[in-house]
Parts: sequence; structure tokens; C-alpha cells
Amino acid sequence: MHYAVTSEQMKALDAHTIKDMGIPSLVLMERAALCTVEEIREPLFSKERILLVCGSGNNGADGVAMARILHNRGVTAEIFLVGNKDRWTEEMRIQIDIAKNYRVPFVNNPAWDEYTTIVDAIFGVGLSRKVSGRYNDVITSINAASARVISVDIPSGIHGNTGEIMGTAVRADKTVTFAFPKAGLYFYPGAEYAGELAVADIGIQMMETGDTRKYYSCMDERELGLLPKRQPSGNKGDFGKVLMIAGTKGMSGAAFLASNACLAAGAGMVRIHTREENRIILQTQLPEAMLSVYGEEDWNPRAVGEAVGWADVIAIGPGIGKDPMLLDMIAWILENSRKPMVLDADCLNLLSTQEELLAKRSGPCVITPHMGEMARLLHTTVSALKKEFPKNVQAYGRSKNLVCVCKDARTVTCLPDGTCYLNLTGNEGMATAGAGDVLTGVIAGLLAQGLPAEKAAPLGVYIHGRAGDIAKEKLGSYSMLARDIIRGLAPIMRERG
Ligand SMILES: NC(=O)C1=CN([C@@H]2O[C@H](COP(=O)(O)OP(=O)(O)OC[C@H]3O[C@@H](n4cnc5c(N)ncnc54)[C@H](OP(=O)(O)O)[C@@H]3O)[C@@H](O)[C@H]2O)[C@@H](O)CC1
Ligand SMILES: [K+]
Repeated sequence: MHYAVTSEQMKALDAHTIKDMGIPSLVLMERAALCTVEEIREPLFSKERILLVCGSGNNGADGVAMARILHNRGVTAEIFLVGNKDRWTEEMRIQIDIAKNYRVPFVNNPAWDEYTTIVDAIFGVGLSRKVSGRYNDVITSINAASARVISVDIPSGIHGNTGEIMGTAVRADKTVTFAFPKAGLYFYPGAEYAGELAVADIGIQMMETGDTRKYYSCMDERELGLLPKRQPSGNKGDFGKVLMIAGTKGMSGAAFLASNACLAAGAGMVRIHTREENRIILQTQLPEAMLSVYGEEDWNPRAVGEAVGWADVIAIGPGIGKDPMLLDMIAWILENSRKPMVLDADCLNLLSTQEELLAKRSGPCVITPHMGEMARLLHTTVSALKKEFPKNVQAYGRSKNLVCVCKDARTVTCLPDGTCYLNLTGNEGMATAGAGDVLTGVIAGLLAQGLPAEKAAPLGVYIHGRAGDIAKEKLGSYSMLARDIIRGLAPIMRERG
């Protein structure tokens, strides 16, 4: 696992390293400049002729230091200052003096197409407002030039916290970011603008006493170790029994995908509770699952009560539809069971009309809304949700004491204690029908094997994304289907046995 930080958090970590630990700012800067110079290499970058475009702050000062290092190594490196001299930082003033001492060339009006590489050192984590005027023109020229572009710390014009384009932004081929990835390099469109990402260790550490919950937590392959080892002596009951309440008339596919994914994620047994019209098709498609059914006017309280008693984990939602009758069933389960639950899709849409029901449950609970469903739960619009994202999702998870997986191009998982996981696996091919049902099944499967909701949800999102990446590699993003994501689970789970 690693952490991603906001611009403000990075500034605090910089200041802590300089003031409390005593490493001079210029030492950090020299390391930053050296690390970035090392990244200018074939095959992506040619050192034939390099332009360093530098702003007035310390991002610009990094660029000037890089120019001097390159110049002293015999590379043709020229500095173009775009900032306002009156706003130069102390470090910038010093770097300019040093560059002048070494006679590094400055240009006022660069011939953009004569460079093989452009270093973007205009704004870093200090970007504080929309980009306009001369800065806008310069960024447009960088993007139009034939040179390859390497951005220092973050592409200029990308918001370090949200990844949004602040008016205009540099499109980099590579970004070298210092100490910790900035969240804006992971969220879209920032992730796309950053190009290839390198994280340079320049000597800044997390504060030992700090509460890491304030940073974004990002899982990687090491977290697969959280998967409980399957005991050779175990039987199917030991690996958990999942009740999957899914599939209205004509929506058997959602029930199939979620249940299939749940078994493929390692659950011992799955029992589907679905509309009676789905009986034959589901029993044919997925004979490994058990089945009970309900009719048009009755959700079959007896069958549900018995199934809830049997299950270790309950998942409700994939393709169940919006029939108000189902709200009675959901209410009954929330009130009567303390077993771990995953609530998805139409279950959440039904609950958005009677939110007090969520408060009635007391067991561990994971909800998996996409942005539209999340907005509905918060009684707001998607655009308003995005403005305060993910703080509003964190607040919701905390207030309802549940784990909230908010699905988007970068899915976040917010825990009741405020921890926020940012998922880095997955791809655009997963924007396909049924992919969400697969996720519900994977999380339910992990819960069934005994993982707590706080781990099952972010790990499920991570595994689901990686399975999607495997599907994309095989089939491409256009043709991969939700069932291919399920097939992608095996190579990942196999790493554990
Ligand atoms: N010792 C350290 O701390 C280390 C820091 N490091 C490096 O420093 C970077 C942070 O430096 P920073 O804090 O000086 O901010 P930075 O990103 O250069 O931008 C501020 C400048 O931009 C300007 N400006 C902002 N928005 C604008 C807009 N829309 N349109 C126009 N102008 C705008 C703003 O102008 P002002 O608001 O003052 O008018 C100011 O001049 C960090 O990303 C890393 O690269 C590393 O070397 C490691 C050690
Ligand atoms: K930059």
C-alpha cells in the first residue's frame, strides 16, 4: 500500500522536513532536480535540445536547477522564464543567480518546434487559481510543440487535489512527482495528462506521529496477502455462505453475474433469491448456486427468513428492480439481521426514499453506489457531488456507520473511521453492463471468507479492477464483457492458492 496526498498535505510535509527535521529547502530541491534530470532519457526523451519553461515559484526553481545540471553535463538546455519576477521565491532567486554564474542560456521568445524535449516547471503544488493570459498561451504552445514533454511534480494547470484542468493544462508524456503521488495525478483527467508517472524519493517522509487516515490509501499487489488462506481441511461451509437477493423479471443476468463472481472470489456456497421467472435460466446457467424464488406480489417472507438464517453474508441489489414491494423485504432484513451485507444498485435507489431504514441496521455493511446512485443517496446532483468529492462520501459513510464504495473511473472506498482508499486498478473497458454486479459478488465473496467489511470492500475493488485489466489485455476495452472480468479473477486469486 502507498499513500497519495493533496497539495496542502504535500506542502505540510515539505515544511515539516525543512523546519522540524532541518533539511534545507535547497537540498530537497537539488535532489528533486537531479531525480528529474535522470528521467530525461531514451527512448522517450532525447537530450538534443531542451527547453525548460519555468514559473516564479519553487516549481520554476526546480526547472532552473535542472537547466544548470543539464548545462554542466554538456547538454543544450535553455531557460524560458514565464513568471513574474516580483513573485520569485527566495529559492528561485538563488537558482537564477547560480544559473547565471554557470552561464546557462536564457531565451525570451522560444522557437517551440526546435526543441526535442520541453520541461514543464510552471506550476507545481502551488497552483492556486485558474490559468489565464500569458500562462495560457505558453501552455498552449507547449502542447502544440513537436517536443516530448516532462512535467515537474505535476502537469502545470492540473489541480493537485482533484485532477481537474484549471482552465488549461500541460499534456505531459511523463511526470516526475516528488515524495508522494499527488491525488490529482490519480484522478481523471489529471491521470491522463500526467502520462507515465515516476515518484522520486527526495528525502521527505511521512510524519511519524501523523494520522495516516487523512491521506488517500492506495492498495497494490501486496494487499492480496489479506486474502484468507484456504485451509486444506476446510469444507464449503468454512468458506462462507452468501445469500444473493438479485434479479427481477428479465434481469436474471445481474443475478447470474453477481453470484458467479461471488463463487469465483472464493465463497463456499451461494444461494440466489430471485423472481420465479428466473428459476430455470439461473439453474441452467449456474448449477453451482442454490435457488429460492418469490412471485409478483409476495417477496416470500418465509423463504427469505429461512435464507437469512442460513447465510453468513447477505448481498442485495443486482438487477432487483424498483418494485416498492421489495422495500418491505429490504426493511425486514435490515431490521432483523446483523450479518455482514452488501447493498447495491436498485436496493440503494429504493433505500434513498426511506433512508431511516439504513440507520436501523447494526451489522457491518458495504454499499456500492455509482456516482448517480451516490448523488441520489445524498439528495444532490452528480455535479454537486463531484465538487465536494470525496469529502461528502466520507461524511456519509461516517454518519451511517457503513463502508461506502463510490464507483467511478477512480473508485473510492470510504470507511466509517474516515480512511479513504483510492483504487488504481481497472480501465475504461469496465464501463460495461454487469461490471457493477461482478463487484458486488466479489465483495460478498470476500466477506464470506471472513474478511471484515473495512478490508473486503477496498480489496474487492482492487481485485475487480485487476481482473478487468486482465480482461482488457486479452480482449481489448471494446469487446470485453462483465463475464470476462469474472474470468480475470482466477489468475489473481491463484496467486494465493
Ligand atoms: N522546498 C520545497 O518546498 C520544495 C518544493 N519543491 C517544488 O516546489 C513546488 C511548490 O512550490 P511553490 O509552493 O512555490 O508553488 P509553485 O507550484 O511553484 O506555484 C506557485 C507560483 O505559481 C503562481 N501561480 C499559482 N497559480 C497561478 C495561476 N493560476 N496563474 C498564475 N500564477 C499562478 C504563484 O503566483 P502568486 O500566487 O504568488 O502570484 C507562484 O508564483 C513543488 O510542486 C515542487 O515542484 C521541490 O523542489 C521540493 C522542495
Ligand atoms: K509543473
